[in-house]
Amino acid sequence: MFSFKEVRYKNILDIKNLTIKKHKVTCLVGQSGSGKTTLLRLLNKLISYDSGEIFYNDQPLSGINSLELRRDIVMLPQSPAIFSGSIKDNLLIGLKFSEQPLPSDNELYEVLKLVKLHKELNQDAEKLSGGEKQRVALGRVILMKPEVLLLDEPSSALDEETEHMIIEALVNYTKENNKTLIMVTHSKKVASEFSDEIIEIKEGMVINEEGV
Ligand SMILES: Nc1ncnc2c1ncn2[C@@H]1O[C@H](COP(=O)(O)OP(=O)(O)OP(=O)(O)O)[C@@H](O)[C@H]1O
Repeated sequence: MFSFKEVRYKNILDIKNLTIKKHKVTCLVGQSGSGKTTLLRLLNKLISYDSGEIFYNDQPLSGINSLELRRDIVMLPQSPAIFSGSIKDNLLIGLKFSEQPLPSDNELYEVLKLVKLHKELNQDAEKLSGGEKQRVALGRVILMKPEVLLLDEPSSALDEETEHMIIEALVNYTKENNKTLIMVTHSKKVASEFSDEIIEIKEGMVINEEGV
């Protein structure tokens, strides 16, 4: 699905050769500052590499329109934005510019169930806790039905038990819907439990690639 050829970004990443497979769960692991988030940001063109090429389904990323690409490849950042308004408003905001039909309230409640948030749609989103806000943002991304979901340490504001439940739900969602999940995590335990592939990054270089 993605293949990297001699990709360099500033003095932060230097990736000679890397493949990320379609319909798999891939975890990016490595120490803080090693370049994991930067790698995710390259994949949906939030930033552009200085040299080399990344191919997405055999097409060079440099030739794909960023907005079109981001209909396919959606990223949930470490600290996603929550806007003033209800949980429902916040769930639907990602679909605003898409041509997809708006989901019914029942579908929205299904998504809330998936992200383990047991709240009413009309509740004020700004009054939620940090972890609950993160789950709303995750629901927003799932509703966009991306081919590729990029998650940057989705669990940072969550306790361990909730983290486990959510990652498990996301992995199941990915498998059942034939999607691709690429997830940054600090936790080797999370990586070995949930991923099909683990990519380890150190000082901007891939030092290990393994199937689990
Ligand atoms: N826009 C930027 N300009 C300059 N340096 C940057 C930029 N973005 C990130 N960096 C630096 O690049 C390195 C890699 O950052 P990155 O956020 O990719 O690491 P990470 O592996 O995701 O870390 P963490 O696990 O702490 O989130 C860090 O040293 C960071 O300070």
